[in-house]
Amino acid sequence: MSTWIEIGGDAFTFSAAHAGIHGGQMEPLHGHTFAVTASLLGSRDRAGMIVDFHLVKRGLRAAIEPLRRRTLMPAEPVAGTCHIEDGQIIVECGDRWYSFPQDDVALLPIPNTTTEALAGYLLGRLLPYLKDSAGLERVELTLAEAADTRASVTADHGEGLW
Ligand SMILES: Nc1nc2c(c(=O)[nH]1)N=C([C@H](O)[C@H](O)COP(=O)(O)OP(=O)(O)OP(=O)(O)O)CN2
Repeated sequence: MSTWIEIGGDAFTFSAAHAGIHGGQMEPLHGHTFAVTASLLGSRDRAGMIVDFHLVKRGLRAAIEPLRRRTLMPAEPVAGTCHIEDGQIIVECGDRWYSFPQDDVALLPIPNTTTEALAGYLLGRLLPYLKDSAGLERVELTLAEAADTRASVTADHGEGLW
């Protein structure tokens, strides 16, 4: 028998700005209210739990907090450049460039702020919280960018990710 638990959704949203890079061109800066959901598959322990909801909530909150009300930018963009100069983050790509106060930006170790790449980044931040969860077999993180667009990434126990 498999058991899933799901944590997140409307209670785990954050607003952030981004400008994706598509075909070598950066799109106009715009914002989303992203929603994050984690689904965990595994076997129940003697107390009837896969993983305590509280632990998953703590991991999700820690993952999303640095992104809340920030502009999300790739540290090493797939096209163009990103560098820090006099406390500003300067991003240029295609026919656009932006300069942001450094504190307003979450500079991320992903090549592009697609929903898929952001979901993978958030899953990587969540997994360390789950490393002592013995019965856990699979973790899936879904990031919704809008009502009609979302991306999911999974990590399996055999991959040694937690
Ligand atoms: N596979 C992906 N494709 C696209 C992504 C993405 O993250 N992964 N992102 C974008 C854009 O950044 C944009 O934020 C989303 O585009 P879209 O869903 O088309 O939203 P719009 O509001 O621009 O369009 P509507 O058709 O009005 O909904 C593009 N592709």
